[in-house]
Amino acid sequence: MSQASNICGVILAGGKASRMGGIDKGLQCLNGKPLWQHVADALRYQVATLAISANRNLDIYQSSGYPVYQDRLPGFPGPLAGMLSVMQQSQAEWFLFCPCDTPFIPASLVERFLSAAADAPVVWAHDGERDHPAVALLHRRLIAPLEDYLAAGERRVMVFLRQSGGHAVDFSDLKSSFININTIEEIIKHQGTI
Ligand SMILES: Nc1nc2c(ncn2[C@@H]2O[C@H](COP(=O)(O)OP(=O)(O)OP(=O)(O)O)[C@@H](O)[C@H]2O)c(=O)[nH]1
Repeated sequence: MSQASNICGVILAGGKASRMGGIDKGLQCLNGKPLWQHVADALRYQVATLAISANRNLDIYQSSGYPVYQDRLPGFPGPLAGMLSVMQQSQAEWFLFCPCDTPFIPASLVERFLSAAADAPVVWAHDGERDHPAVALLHRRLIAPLEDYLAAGERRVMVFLRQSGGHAVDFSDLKSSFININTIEEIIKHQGTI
């Protein structure tokens, strides 16, 4: 496995956010800072470059100065299609994906992924109870298999990661770092926690 200098960190902010009433989840503020920015601040020292995957409010995301990649498939084609669009348009060797709704992501994410990955083309986080397939490190050699998978009409992230020969990395000691914020109630609940 290569070092962090070959890794592009990607914040996935291109979803429908139906559980948040369809507003742009990444732009909702927790403690005065947009959710996507919490993730950017957690990742920026762990990777060589950062990018944002978004389908709406592109001008707002672009004003951050980070490259913004829109999904190539129409509508909201799902996280895997967002991942593929970035991988097709960037020259990075590795891609560290992270949802915009995980503001507590740990500072040790990349270091632990790298030390656990060995020769696997993909690793993802497991919090001791459940997998987090959108918190994953993928090598660019998965571009072609991912194109085939999506072209076959498949969308499930976990199925693709498993069939690609990857494995989960245990973060059970940092379980609360992988909390998702999916509703307005969850934003209110977590105000003041960071
Ligand atoms: N680029 C891209 N990202 C997506 C897409 N769908 C979901 N995501 C991202 O993937 C992560 C997990 O998404 P979910 O929370 O399951 O879906 P969501 O659409 O954001 O929210 P719900 O509609 O409430 O399920 C989030 O960071 C989303 O922004 C998509 O079609 N394209």
